[in-house]
Amino acid sequence: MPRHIALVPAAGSGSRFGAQMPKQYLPLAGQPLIRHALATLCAHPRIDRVVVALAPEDLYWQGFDWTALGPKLMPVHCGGASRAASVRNGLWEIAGWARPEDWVLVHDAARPCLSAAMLDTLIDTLADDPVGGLLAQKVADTLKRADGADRVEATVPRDAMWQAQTPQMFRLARLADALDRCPDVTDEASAIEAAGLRPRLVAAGAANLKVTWPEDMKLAELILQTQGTDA
Ligand SMILES: Nc1ccn([C@@H]2O[C@H](COP(=O)(O)OP(=O)(O)OP(=O)(O)O)[C@@H](O)[C@H]2O)c(=O)n1
Ligand SMILES: C[C@](O)(CO)[C@H](O)COP(=O)(O)O
Repeated sequence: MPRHIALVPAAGSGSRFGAQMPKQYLPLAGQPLIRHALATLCAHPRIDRVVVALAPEDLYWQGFDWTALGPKLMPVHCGGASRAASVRNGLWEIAGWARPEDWVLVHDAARPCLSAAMLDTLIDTLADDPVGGLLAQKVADTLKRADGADRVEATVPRDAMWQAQTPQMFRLARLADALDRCPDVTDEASAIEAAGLRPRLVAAGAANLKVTWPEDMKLAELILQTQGTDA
């Protein structure tokens, strides 16, 4: 049976957020933002290991006590200059002890509202899939393409449009190979697509948002509160 290994790229600086420290360490609902997703991943019975790709110079991680998350957690100071480089470096670490056919679930540290139900849906849907895939959400709004002056150049048909989320789940060897051939991507699925394959889109809701801007924090906190109430 293939294992399920989570890889969490967490070496970003949060330049768009603009805080004093990388956004993954900012307090969110009483914990560092990154801890929410790590806790969900570590607690999930079908996730075997949780590898966190930290920036080589990261001094924040050691300032928190992570022991309550248990023995699955594996921080590695292997982050790179881009998200894709951090993921590729994390895959090198994993390749040292995992099997080529193991599944890797790459999940942004900046998506704190990941739930166990989302993980179950992704893993169940892709269990027999020959390619792998990702959580994603169908676009709900009318889409506009802008010109260089923020004026509408065209309205773009949205019927087949989805917004990519994470986790993105692919076999270890295939993902590593795809990223080697196509390193300049903003998500793993793009590298798999460049290899001529079609990742499966697995519908997820808006709750799995990425914290990018300061205003995303309040929404994330409300979602976490609701998830806690519903549980
Ligand atoms: N060199 C990088 C850049 C990003 N990431 C991670 O990739 C995820 C998604 O990236 P993003 O939201 O863009 O985070 P930042 O790069 O930190 O933000 P920004 O682009 O605003 O600087 C985050 O968990 C981030 O820590 C990473 O591991 N290594
Ligand atoms: C992987 C991702 O979260 C999917 O939406 C996104 O592409 C990351 O992009 P970013 O520019 O690094 O935030």
